[in-house]
Amino acid sequence: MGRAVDIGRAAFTTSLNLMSATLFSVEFAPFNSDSSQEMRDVVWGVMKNIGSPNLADYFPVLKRADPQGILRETTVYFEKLFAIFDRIIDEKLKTKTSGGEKSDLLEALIDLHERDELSRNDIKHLLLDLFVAGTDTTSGMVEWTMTELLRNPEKLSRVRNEITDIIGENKQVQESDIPRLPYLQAVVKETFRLHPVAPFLVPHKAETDVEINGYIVPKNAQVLVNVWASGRDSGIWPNADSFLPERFLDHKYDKIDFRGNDFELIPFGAGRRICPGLPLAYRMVHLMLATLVGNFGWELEESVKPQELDMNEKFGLTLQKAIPLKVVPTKL
Ligand code: HEM
Repeated sequence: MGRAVDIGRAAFTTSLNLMSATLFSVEFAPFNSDSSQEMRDVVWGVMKNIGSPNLADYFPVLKRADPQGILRETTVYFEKLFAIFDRIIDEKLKTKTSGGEKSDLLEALIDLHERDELSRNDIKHLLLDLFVAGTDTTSGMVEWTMTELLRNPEKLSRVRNEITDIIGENKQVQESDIPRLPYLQAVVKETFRLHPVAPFLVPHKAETDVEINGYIVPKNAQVLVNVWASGRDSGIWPNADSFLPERFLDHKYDKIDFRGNDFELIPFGAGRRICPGLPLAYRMVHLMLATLVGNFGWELEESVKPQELDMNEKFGLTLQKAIPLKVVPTKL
């Protein structure tokens, strides 16, 4: 038997590289490199700290004392990321040509900086937001989907057969192919339903008193939307705890999408603050899954049975697998 691959780790490196290629036109990290793992530790550390209840939020007098050390620890993580971004910005300044078409987001941001419309600090904070929001979320989603598929081998085969039938053998799935793969899309929706990577979305605050369904949400209250619970609500979803992508091919559910219009499935939020990375995440998640399933067979390590795969969750701001999924790739 071959060597097992840590799917979450490989997906994280891919997300990191897709994001850095989009933002800076460079690939950030080779696979199996320490730099990718270091970046993952930093992103996970930030997520854990932002997601932890902070006593200082409830008792502002404690803010300076920072009793749980959350602010101190987060500052260390931020500084690590800012040092990396400083290196990348300096490199870009050396190679960038003035005027003309911009080849990536960073060049456009540097242009604004040179016109005094954005400080270097603004650029670094914007990049930090995008990296923290976009890497761990997409790779976590890929890991949960692969876990569900490995627990349900007949559904894994159905995804693979769809790719071979519609795209052809030995061909790579392209972005433009995604709408032609309805079963893969149903698998992704079903995973978002059961494992929303941001289970409480992101904390919001009520600007005024609002009444919703007879309940008053008072001004300034912190509002968390429990999409994890609505995804498992048996009043909305029959067999709510089972992984049944087929439900999204049924005429009763096939119009339900996660773009913020169908409130029973809003893993990216909805309305004005809906995730701005949704279109990119949509492409990244489907392409990574199609590549993993379309190009390799996957076997569980000896002695692990599909139904015994660990499904425990670990909660920061995002919901990750507590025990990483490790599987052995085989030739198809
Ligand atoms: C599977 C992948 C992803 C999921 C599930 C996800 C989910 C979310 C959610 C739930 C929010 C909060 C919405 C709210 O306030 O109610 C959010 C915000 C955000 N996301 Fe994503 N996201 C993903 C990928 C990405 C990617 C790839 C990017 C960057 C390119 C990104 C950038 C952002 C940013 C910048 C915000 C903050 C927006 C704001 O505060 O207005 N996300 N995301």
